[in-house]
Amino acid sequence: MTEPLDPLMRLMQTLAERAETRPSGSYTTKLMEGGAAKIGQKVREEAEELIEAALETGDTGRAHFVYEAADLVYHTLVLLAWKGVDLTEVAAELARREGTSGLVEKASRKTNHNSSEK
Ligand SMILES: N=c1c2ncn([C@@H]3O[C@H](COP(=O)(O)OP(=O)(O)OP(=O)(O)O)[C@@H](O)[C@H]3O)c2ncn1[C@@H]1O[C@H](COP(=O)(O)O)[C@@H](O)[C@H]1O
Repeated sequence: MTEPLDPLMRLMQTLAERAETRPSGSYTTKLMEGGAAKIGQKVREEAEELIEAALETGDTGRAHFVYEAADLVYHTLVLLAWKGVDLTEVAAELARREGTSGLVEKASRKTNHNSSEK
């Protein structure tokens, strides 16, 4: 049975292989050769394009938004692969946070910060 997240896991596998073997004729290799600065710059650009697309309306706007989201996800995964971090590690971090409101977590950060200052 195929799962909706399978393409994401397959892409992560491909990107981890690219990081390992750096084949020529690969856009991912080109990005990785520029290191965190180059990949990070693309992540920033793609995030901006996604935000712009979010302001568009209608079916075309929605399709463009999905297209830009895929670009951002791809470039973010390239950065993970370059760092040698697997998507499962990110999923584990999200699982750890599951059920804790961001507001509660933020408040606990302040408490921890204050107690570490004493
Ligand atoms: N999912 C993607 C993917 N999404 C976006 N892109 C590329 O990301 C680039 C981003 O778009 P831009 O408009 O910013 O492109 P650009 O201006 O040419 O980019 P720069 O020259 O500025 O870096 C385009 O070249 C897209 O083709 C991707 N390139 C690759 N993949 C996947 O990664 C796999 C491995 O790709 P290669 O490593 O290139 O073989 C592919 O089989 C795909 O599954």
